Amino acid sequence: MGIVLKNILAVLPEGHQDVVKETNIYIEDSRIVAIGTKPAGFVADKVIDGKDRLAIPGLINCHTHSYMSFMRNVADDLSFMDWLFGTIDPIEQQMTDEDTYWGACLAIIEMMKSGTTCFNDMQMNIHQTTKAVKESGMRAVICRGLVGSGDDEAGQIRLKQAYEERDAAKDCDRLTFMLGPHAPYTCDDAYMRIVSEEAKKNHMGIHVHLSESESEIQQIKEKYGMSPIEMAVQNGLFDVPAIAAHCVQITESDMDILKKKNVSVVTNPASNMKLGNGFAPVPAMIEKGINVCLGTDGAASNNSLNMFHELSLLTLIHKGVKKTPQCVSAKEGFRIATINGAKALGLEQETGSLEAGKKADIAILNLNTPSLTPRNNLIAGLSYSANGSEVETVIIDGKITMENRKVLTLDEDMVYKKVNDIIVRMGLDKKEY
Ligand SMILES: CSC[C@H]1O[C@@H](n2cnc3c(O)ncnc32)[C@H](O)[C@@H]1O
Ligand SMILES: [Zn+2]
Repeated sequence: MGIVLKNILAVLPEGHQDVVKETNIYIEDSRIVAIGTKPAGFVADKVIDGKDRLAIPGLINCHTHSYMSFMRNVADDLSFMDWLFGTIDPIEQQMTDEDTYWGACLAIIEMMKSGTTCFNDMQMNIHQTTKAVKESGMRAVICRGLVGSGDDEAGQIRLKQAYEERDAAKDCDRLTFMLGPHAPYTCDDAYMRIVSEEAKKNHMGIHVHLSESESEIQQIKEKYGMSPIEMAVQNGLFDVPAIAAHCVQITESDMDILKKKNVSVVTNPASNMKLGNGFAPVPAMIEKGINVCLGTDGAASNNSLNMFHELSLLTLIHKGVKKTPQCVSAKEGFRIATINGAKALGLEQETGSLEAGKKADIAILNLNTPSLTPRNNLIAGLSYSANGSEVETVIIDGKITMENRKVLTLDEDMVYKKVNDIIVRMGLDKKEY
């Protein structure tokens, strides 16, 4: 199947910068085969007219819990530990596999409609998110969330499930897998060591929540006499490619460890603000050369999976916090939301930028929209002005998954109905319209 995006403005990499240029993008099967000149023998089955349109690499959401979409707006304005253990945990105890499948479908619809083409998920009900990813045409990294202590049986079972899920999805190359030790306050040091060894043996990366709240710092200090980052490095978590979500409450020496061990940090500004956890020191991490990428966290703590919303926060809040308007520029922010995410997920050769040879993971935005008019600086427009509703067409792995804002791969109305039914069944419907 050949698709050409004809005479389209596109965000293209030029050295370590992105530039906007008018060009043609040629797609064959799952990949971009050429940008600019038509390759010999290329046959277009579909021509997308690029007039008044902007092609961007699909955004990469590096930390979410897609199943949690069905918990949107059910646990608001609570402190972090009350939110997690007092409200979310009891709901998770009663949710079924099917609930998590519909939650993941809803998340995928929301992400696709706002230009995300790849996400990194931490979840607990295996086979459900993978099913939603396979059906929807999305790209994802799936991490079985792991909690445990020592070599307790439950922790071992969860590890086995991680492999079972990975092995059952071998037929889908849009899916890759990592291990997801939840956090230092839910995995003790012995279990962290087991997970690290397993990751090493199985050539898998690690995705972990770290240094998110002051109460986490306190708990880990009391238990181990060190910071969560020190606890993680001491137990081998960073001896494989690692992604640390949050890193809000970190010190200079924590940052040195993250840099030395090549850990990618996912910043989640909305979730960190909403749960009252603070602001990650993103400008300092960038300065140190740490690979910073962007995530939404789950819809129960954000309460949105719209990466344009997150990108806007990322490029605004640090200017305010540091009283420095140069902090996290529009161009820096856009790369954090795209190529840095691909690097973190080990997918840099495949996605994260529009380049010949890479997978065709592309969002096409309508420029004849109030937020993207006038067209004087489109990367600033993407970081500061866009809200996601400009995304008109989405191509993932060379397939059109959304056209004229209609998701072609999932039944949107069915998903909305199923998720509303879950909330009623669980008695979470507060009827506060
Ligand atoms: C074990 S699967 C994932 C686990 O993580 C919980 N969770 C969701 N968001 C956060 C967050 O910001 N910090 C810590 N834990 C979080 C989720 O409820 C699941 O239990
Ligand atoms: Zn999280």
